[in-house]
Amino acid sequence: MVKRVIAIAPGKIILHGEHAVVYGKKAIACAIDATITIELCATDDNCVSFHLPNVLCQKDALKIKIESLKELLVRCQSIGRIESNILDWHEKIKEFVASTLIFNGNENKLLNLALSSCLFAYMKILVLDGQCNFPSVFVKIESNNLPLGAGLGSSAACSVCLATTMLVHAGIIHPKENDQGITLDDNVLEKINETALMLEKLLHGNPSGIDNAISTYGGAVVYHNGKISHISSLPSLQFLVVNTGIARNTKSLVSSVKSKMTDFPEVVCNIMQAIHEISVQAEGILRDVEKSHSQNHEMDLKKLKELLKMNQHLLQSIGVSHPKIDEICKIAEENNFSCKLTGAGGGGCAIVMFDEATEQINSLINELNKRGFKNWKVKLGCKGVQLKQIAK
Ligand SMILES: Nc1ncnc2c1ncn2[C@@H]1O[C@H](COP(=O)(O)OP(=O)(O)O)[C@@H](O)[C@H]1O
Ligand SMILES: C[C@@](O)(CCOP(=O)(O)O)CC(=O)O
Repeated sequence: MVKRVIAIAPGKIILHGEHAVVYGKKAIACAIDATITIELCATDDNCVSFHLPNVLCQKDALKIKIESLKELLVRCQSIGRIESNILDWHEKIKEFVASTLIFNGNENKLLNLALSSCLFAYMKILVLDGQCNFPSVFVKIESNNLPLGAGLGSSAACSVCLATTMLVHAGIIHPKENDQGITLDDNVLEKINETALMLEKLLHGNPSGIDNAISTYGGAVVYHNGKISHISSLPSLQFLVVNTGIARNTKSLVSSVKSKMTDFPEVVCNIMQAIHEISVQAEGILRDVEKSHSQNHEMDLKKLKELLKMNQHLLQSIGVSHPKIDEICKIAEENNFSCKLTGAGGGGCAIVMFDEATEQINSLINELNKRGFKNWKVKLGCKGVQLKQIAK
């Protein structure tokens, strides 16, 4: 069994198609230079330990005795097989976390969710699929400039890293090591993506799969009905990410859109279709640039800017914007830039599109700083999941 494994996976921005993608429409996403790292080490203390510095402000790892996990497995198995009872197993694990692990009697929802998905991954991948007989492990999850719960795909990056480290530790996938480092072939990536999607279902209910796909494969992708196609070169576009600082939860935003769909199906279906058409138009422009067919860079930019603005209005009409997002969009527009929310919305982050050549972006940055909005330029099209180290 592998003694130590480290995986790193990126977050993302969704250019177009969030929410609509849940209803089978097209979306475009790019991996960004903000990541999650997970380190998994074999230990010999008869415990499973989780060190989650971004959700739990304490120096030491949280230790769970293997004995209590064995009892938990028996309770879960009384429900039925894990494959057909995933959500019920997850509920049992959440109950276990709430009753045995939460400190000072303060129930902490974020910590509970993070720990219960880690424990679910442990049970499913290591104990059941990998038949590893309750190995003692230490798992550390750390964000590298990827804010949690801000629409930049931190949960998918966590799920992808959890899947990768545990699948390697269990000996279910076998990455190849050569002079170039550690490589993950197509079959291995497919297994990681599929396992990460299962973990995302625990956190999000009914995820479209776009977040785990972009975190697994990286680059820039068009996602449609579970299929991805890569965009190999992006025009000289840049994005500024602006954080509202407003915490939100993807699962509840997706379900608020679902209620609107149930109440007004004709209206909301048409809005989703309009978002789809925006993704189609934007893809067309990006594909032309990719094939060097485009002659008019300025016109492309103008159209991409217009599409971004239109999409923001559509997302606002289904109730997933936020007064802070609207404020950021207004500041951007006053400075002649286009802006939209990215990810589930309801707070979280907005993206502002700009051309490499635009100098005016600095005055926008100053204005955003003055108003207290944290913002930074992101690199697009970064690598998907990578293994940094395997020690046998
Ligand atoms: N650094 C981290 N450490 C532990 N868990 C994390 C971390 N980042 C994200 N998560 C997990 O991802 C969840 C956030 O998911 P979500 O609300 O969808 O936000 P996002 O848009 O960033 O994906 C958290 O509840 C937690 O379970
Ligand atoms: C709203 C949605 O389209 C994207 C959610 O992104 P995030 O969790 O906010 O990073 C949901 C999904 O695609 O499953």
